[in-house]
Amino acid sequence: MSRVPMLIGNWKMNKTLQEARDFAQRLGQQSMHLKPGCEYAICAPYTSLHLLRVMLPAQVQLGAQNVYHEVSGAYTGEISAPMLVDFGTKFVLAGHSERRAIFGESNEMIARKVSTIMKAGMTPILCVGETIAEREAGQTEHVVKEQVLSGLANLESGEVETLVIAYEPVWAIGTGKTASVDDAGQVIGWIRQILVDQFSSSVANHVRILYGGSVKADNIASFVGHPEIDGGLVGGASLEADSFVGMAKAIEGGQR
Ligand SMILES: O=C(CO)COP(=O)(O)O
Repeated sequence: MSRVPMLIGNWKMNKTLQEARDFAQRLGQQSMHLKPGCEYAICAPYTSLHLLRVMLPAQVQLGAQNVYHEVSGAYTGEISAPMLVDFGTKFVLAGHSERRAIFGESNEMIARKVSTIMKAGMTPILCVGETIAEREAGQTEHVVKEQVLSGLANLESGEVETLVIAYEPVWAIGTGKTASVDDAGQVIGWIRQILVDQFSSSVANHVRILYGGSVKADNIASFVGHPEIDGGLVGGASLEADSFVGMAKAIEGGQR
């Protein structure tokens, strides 16, 4: 089956309201380049969600970078899934390597977030990936398998079908070093096989699996051109509207 490719920006902890407004205006001016053959989203800081909901071109959906698994209550500093739904948020990242490494999120916490996002009617983007030490020790397959299986532990197979997974090798994030297209395709192929074994081939064929790690306009087409890779989760290169549009054009122009 053919899966619709995705271009998802992750702004991380970047952009004041004015900067977010400038981005949205500039993207709006070029929105004719955001063709319907691809799904687009920006995962922004909470503080920019409302503005982006109003200002982003209609083709670009809204994403958040985190959520707490409880619905309400005494959890100072946290944001719940119903609050994100209020803003029209469609996607929420779960298990980004920065949340795992800097904020100590465990596979169990991430699994709770994934099911919370799904139950609220949004789409989780479950992020997985090995560190350089794990890769060099030959543990990539093992690490990624554990992250995928534990991240999905609370979902039914009908829910898994609609989910998005992002393979982001930690050593490729923000470093300018990408995985080779073949290496990324191989790991993503393993992830799809895990979904076949755990759920079914029909489920596995529906799940979009993205590559992330130093993706930009001049390399995204080669990733998306690989039959296993369904798009990009992009940090640095999603911060400028021109570069976001450059990636959209590259996907559109690529052979898929
Ligand atoms: O972490 C990433 C996206 O979630 C990737 O970041 P970069 O594209 O800046 O390497």
